[in-house]
Amino acid sequence: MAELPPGWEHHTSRSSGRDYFLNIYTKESQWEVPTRPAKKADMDKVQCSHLLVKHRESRRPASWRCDNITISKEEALEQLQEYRRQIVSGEKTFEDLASQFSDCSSAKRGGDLGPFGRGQMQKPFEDAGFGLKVGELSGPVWTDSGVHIIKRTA
Ligand SMILES: Cn1nc(-c2ccccc2)cc1C(=O)N[C@H](Cc1nc2ccccc2[nH]1)C(=O)O
Repeated sequence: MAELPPGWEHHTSRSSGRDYFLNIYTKESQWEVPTRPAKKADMDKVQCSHLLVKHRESRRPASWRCDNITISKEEALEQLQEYRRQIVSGEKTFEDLASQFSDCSSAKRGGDLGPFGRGQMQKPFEDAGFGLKVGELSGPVWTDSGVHIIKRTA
């Protein structure tokens, strides 16, 4: 592989065996061979991963995990706090628990939502995400979708 422009890593997909390219700043990946230096995360955006537990009053009480979610808000919070405890103790990784238990379709990406600016996500989520330092994990954050823990990744 010819020399890549700065900021890119060359990887091979475990599932398809195809080459892909990872932007080391934003952790975004692409199939196309990069021809320009990787863009850095711009300051007016953050990148977060989250683990969402929905409940029976959620805006859409269904997900890839369960087509009819009936647990109460209190039960959702208890489940989320147990996940947070396992992450903080180091027993489990954020990505593993989000992949397995998050009620958001981003679960398939370990909870990664990609970069977003203000005005894109529900306000409590946006404020929590922008209030975190890179690498920091939020406490429980309530939105109309349910209750989340959020990890800022860039
Ligand atoms: C905002 N968003 N991004 C994705 C996503 C991102 C990357 C890859 C796949 C899905 C899914 C969603 C989304 O709204 N999912 C909803 C749940 C949800 N509600 C949210 C509110 C705020 C932030 C993330 C949230 N995710 C759903 O699946 O019912």
